[in-house]
Amino acid sequence: MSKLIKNGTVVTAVDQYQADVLIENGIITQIGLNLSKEGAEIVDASGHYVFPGGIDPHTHLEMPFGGTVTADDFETGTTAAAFGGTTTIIDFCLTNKGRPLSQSVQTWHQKAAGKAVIDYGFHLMIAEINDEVLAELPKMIHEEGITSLKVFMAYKNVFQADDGTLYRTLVEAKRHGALVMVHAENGDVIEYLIKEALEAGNTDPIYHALTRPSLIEGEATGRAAKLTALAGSQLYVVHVTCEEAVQQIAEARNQGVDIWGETCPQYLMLDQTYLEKPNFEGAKYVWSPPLRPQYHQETLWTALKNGQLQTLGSDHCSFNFNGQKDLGLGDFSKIPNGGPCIEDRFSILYSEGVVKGRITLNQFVDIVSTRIAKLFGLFPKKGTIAVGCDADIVIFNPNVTRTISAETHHMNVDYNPFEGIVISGEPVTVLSRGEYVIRNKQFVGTVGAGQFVKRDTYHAASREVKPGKEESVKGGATHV
Ligand SMILES: NC(=O)NCCC(=O)O
Ligand SMILES: [Zn+2]
Ligand SMILES: [Zn+2]
Repeated sequence: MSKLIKNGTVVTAVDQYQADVLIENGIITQIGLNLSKEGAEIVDASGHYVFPGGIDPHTHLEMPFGGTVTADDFETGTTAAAFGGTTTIIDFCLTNKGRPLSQSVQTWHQKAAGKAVIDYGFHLMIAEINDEVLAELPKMIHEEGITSLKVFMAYKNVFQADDGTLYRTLVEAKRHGALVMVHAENGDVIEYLIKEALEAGNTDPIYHALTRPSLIEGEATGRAAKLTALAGSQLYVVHVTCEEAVQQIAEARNQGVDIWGETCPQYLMLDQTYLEKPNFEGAKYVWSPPLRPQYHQETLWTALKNGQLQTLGSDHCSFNFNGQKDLGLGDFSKIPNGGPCIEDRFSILYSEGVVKGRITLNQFVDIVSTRIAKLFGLFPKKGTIAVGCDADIVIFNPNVTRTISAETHHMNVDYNPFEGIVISGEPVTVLSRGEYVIRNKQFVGTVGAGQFVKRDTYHAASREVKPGKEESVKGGATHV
């Protein structure tokens, strides 16, 4: 059935205006004043914003890590995402050395298919470059629609790749039009600092932060930027936490390097002191890179405001406090790294960013949706409100305040790192390709209705959005 969203304020990355939005067969077919359509269901959006659905470029659902598996799978994770105003996620497909990439991708499809309630894509981890990987990569990128490659510069002896692998990945990405993503920390130095701390008897969660100084996040970011320049390739730095990394990205962009940066709500809102909470509660706040001293938060907000950082990912990687985080009791290095954020990413950015005057409403849409769609080959099918786009839409009430709590969240995890924080605004109704997923704050979606999205290559979709270049609408993804 067609739907007509009436009397809302449509907000995109560039516009804000009163209009009705007509949806037919899952696609936006008309936008204008006083629209009518016989037989269409009227969806009243008076007093509400009509935003494009959020796109979360960084999730880890049902992912084995740290001797356990993340608490949210594709059903609970995407349901929580939808409650929070996100209509597409891009999850990280892990790979193993010696295993064909196609098998790893198959594993990830099996985790997601029949479970996701919103659309999803995958990034592909690159653990090694050899003849088999080189032979498989073109198919992954051009046929499977997995157009972003992830290299870890940390987690030694687990995920970490060496600089040669990063460089060769950058070269291949340039050749095939993929976007390389890096976790930028110096894993070799961190391993040494952890060993030193444990030998000195320093086992509490705070030592997780103290053994991963911001200086070496900056160092790794700068190294990755320089390798990108050398390869003439393109790079997206995930979960940027600190001034040193922001400076490296800004410097590289000034020199014309095609480099982008993502931060996450936890780095904007929480600081290193959270790891000092008593009774091992600091373990709830163990992310890598770690939470930083508070002054870094202002740097990150300023970087979002002035465009040195461009996107917000959740890095949703949920572990229960009881039964998972406590694997690290007595040894901080065994605390599973990561936290739950898929549900709160969108509203935190609205409340802390727009309402507090740190970014504009248009910047909010850009950072939480549009820019991500452009960088990751989803635009213009997703990431904006325009005729011809998927009707992935959030009807958002800006006139309420609420308190974030594990008591009321929908993530499958026993704590919320933002517990007690009062925020303004709330997604009320969320549509995925024109179908209700959330209606008047109730879940009415269908488990398994989410579709895998084959994404455009970086070259096809984003050629026009490189630093210093004019932007234009290009490309678009396809569902399978
Ligand atoms: N960030 C984190 O601590 N956990 C998730 C894995 C990663 O993104 O590094
Ligand atoms: Zn990471
Ligand atoms: Zn992550």
